[in-house]
Amino acid sequence: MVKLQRFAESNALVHEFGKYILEKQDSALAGNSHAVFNIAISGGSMNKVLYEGLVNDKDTFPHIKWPQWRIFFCDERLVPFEDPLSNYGQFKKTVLDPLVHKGDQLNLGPTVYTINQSLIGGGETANKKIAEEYASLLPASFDLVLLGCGDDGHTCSLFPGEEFNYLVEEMTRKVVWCYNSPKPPSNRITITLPVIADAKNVCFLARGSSKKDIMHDVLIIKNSELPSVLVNEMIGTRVTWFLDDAAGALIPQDC
Ligand SMILES: O=C(O)[C@H](O)[C@@H](O)[C@H](O)[C@H](O)COP(=O)(O)O
Repeated sequence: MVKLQRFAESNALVHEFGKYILEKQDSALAGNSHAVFNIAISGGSMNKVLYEGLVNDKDTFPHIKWPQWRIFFCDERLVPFEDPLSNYGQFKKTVLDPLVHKGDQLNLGPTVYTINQSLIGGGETANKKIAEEYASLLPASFDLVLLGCGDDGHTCSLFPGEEFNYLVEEMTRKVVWCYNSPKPPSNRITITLPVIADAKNVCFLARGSSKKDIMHDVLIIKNSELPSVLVNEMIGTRVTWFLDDAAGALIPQDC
């Protein structure tokens, strides 16, 4: 059974989301100054919430041990980092740069693992190599995986529908090339379900009324053709959903 965290107020959601991440950092680093916190993050609206909940939040910010963070991307679009579609590019702009330059000194930031940009545009062989190389960088397991959920029920770049079965059915490789994403750009890489299943904690973030129908399908109907539902089914007790009232409008309060 997944855990639901629901919020009427956006600031409260962002603050509690930051606190949740901090709690997972603290358990990963507990009592060991050499330990690292391995976290995988998603793209889209997640970056803004990470900035607000971790960098711009005066309660959480002082407790985040950034130099001990190892940040990976749940999925990445195969475009140069300066392209507005790049997940790393957006993360750098929205979270990393403001973090490093916050206050009157340069702060030490996290270690961030990107795809090999030099291979972008190299066709099928290069795209497969990007996925393979990225897989070789991943930790044995993540302390925390932060996921979004698309209006169609996708998570990472694991999309629902027969033509994308090769993505959700991958049980051996940790990262695969997605060559036909219905959401631009069509070429991406994504972590696979076994990587998510191995994570110590998984947290979804869904905000806004455009998510209300899919939240109903995922959390009430539990349509197992949806990749987000597959995550809930695989490791429900380790999964927390953060929802605002707009996204959770069709979910009964006692759920
Ligand atoms: O790179 C991507 O496309 C994302 O990682 C993707 O899986 C995202 O998390 C969902 O599409 C939800 O995005 P929003 O939160 O912006 O709706």
